[in-house]
Amino acid sequence: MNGKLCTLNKCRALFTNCTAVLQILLVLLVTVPLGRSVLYTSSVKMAELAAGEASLLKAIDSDPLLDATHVTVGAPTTSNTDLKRFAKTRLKVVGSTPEANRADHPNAAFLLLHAFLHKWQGTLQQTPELHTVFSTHGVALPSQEDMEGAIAGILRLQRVYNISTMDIYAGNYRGFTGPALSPLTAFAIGRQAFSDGLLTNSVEWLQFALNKMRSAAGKAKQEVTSNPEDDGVYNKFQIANAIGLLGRAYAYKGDYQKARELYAECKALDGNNAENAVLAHELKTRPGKAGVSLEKEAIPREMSELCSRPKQQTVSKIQHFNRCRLKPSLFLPYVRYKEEILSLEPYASIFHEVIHDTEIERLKALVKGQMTRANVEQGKGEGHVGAHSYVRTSDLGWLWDTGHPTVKTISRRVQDITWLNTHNYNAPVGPDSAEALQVLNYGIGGHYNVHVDNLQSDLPLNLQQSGTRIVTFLFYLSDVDMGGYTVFPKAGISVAPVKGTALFWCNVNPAQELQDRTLHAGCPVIKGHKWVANKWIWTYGNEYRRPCGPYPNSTQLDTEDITFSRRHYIPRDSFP
Ligand SMILES: O=C(O)CCC(=O)C(=O)O
Ligand SMILES: [Fe+2]
Repeated sequence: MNGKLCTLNKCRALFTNCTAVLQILLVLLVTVPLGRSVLYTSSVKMAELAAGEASLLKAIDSDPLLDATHVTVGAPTTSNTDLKRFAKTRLKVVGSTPEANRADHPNAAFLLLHAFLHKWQGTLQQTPELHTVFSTHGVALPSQEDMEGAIAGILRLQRVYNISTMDIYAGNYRGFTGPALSPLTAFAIGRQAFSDGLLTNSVEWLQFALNKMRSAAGKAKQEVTSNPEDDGVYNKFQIANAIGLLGRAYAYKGDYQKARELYAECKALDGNNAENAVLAHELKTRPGKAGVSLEKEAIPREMSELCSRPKQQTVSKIQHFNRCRLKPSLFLPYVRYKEEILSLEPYASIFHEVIHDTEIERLKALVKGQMTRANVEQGKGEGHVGAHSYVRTSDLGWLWDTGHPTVKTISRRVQDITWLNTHNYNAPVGPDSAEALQVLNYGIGGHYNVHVDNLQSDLPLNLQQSGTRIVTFLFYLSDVDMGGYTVFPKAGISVAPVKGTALFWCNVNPAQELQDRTLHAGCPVIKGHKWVANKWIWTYGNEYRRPCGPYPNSTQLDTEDITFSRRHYIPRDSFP
């Protein structure tokens, strides 16, 4: 035991000589073809898109008859020549970003999607066979929704981590550098920020795009930029569009003086501008009446603080219960699990080294073919702003105990660690004690908004009589280079993912009262691939395993004392 707070490193040192508890399982690789779905919600799918594009471009560039791409286009034709020219230009752009960052860096991922929706579009229309080539290479083509999701991700990163517009434009995310954006992509971000009700961000991005376009206007492309993504020269209609929309953003913010000035400026440049026509109407109807802004709320300060903490700082203030302990296994004598206690109310702790790399690879392989987008709520805001509200941006899949021995082993290990029942048979009727393992991979700026895990409604049949999710056991299946912490704003907890560890917390106290301090979130990922797996354990079958404590305000540790003294009486037949 250690009476002080144990940082991860200290804990590791403390536990170095402890009993090993991990089981190494044989890996049987199963390859499943990639399903078609929205791509921005998964970093893995984005990486596949980048790799697929690069190899296809190389094939087109190197082979005159495009044999390597299996496109039977016969002898060189005009469209073939166009295709090769396109491939050459695009390869220059692709080659300017290091391979590892091609889809990982938020700007690179966004520009990749942008290229598919704007630059590839004409080429794909001219050579429709390319669609088949992409799909035979297992690469799904992105959609407009991907673009919107990627922009929402960039804006989220900007807001949560307080990154300036200039830094994001230049590709600098708190020191993680990548490709710069172009004035037109900056305009696209400003436009979406406007329709998402992020008016302050919208004004900043539109003004930024406008300045860049203005300084480029009238110059030759080579003088303007060395950025291969940059389209170079902007005509007065594009500039007028930015001015008109900027005017509208000011009008929604309630700054009519500024909005009127921009209206006049836009009118002088392009008398028929559509944005300006809307602005004229809005100046009459006054959508953001003086002092009443339709601006979406800022990210709470504590959320930004928790998401940006140094990796080792898990709690706001060190207290007496912040210590490491070796928790005995339920099933095996002498086996101990390395636990770092973060909080008593709600009870929250980190378990170290509870899942092996080979098991992690196995879970990822098992879930690969069935990953689908996690539920996303498309909220409707007031007026026409607030069109997108991305509560959770990730892909997920479910693994049942009955589906594979590794999954069952993991489920059994959770039982061994938590001393709670984790039955899950996916039976059509009758209660279960736990859900299947939910495996998640996050995408561009991927996050999960603040929420609590307790479920009360819309339950599947097998859980309808199971009570509630009493505890959450969250495995980290990857490290995350930057961002992606799990944070509890009310409890002041911030946990950086470390591959092989798990975060455990109790959604209800031993008296079965919901703990609103379990409100938590997954911070947006800046760099790296974030993989996690949730095991949610229910009331059913655990009534005696997690009894009420001796006092009204008994903690998890009090009930563990009771359970531990009765450990021999806990039935072992929960796994047939
Ligand atoms: O990814 C995380 O850090 C949190 C995930 C989570 O809270 C959930 O899936 O319910
Ligand atoms: Fe959660």
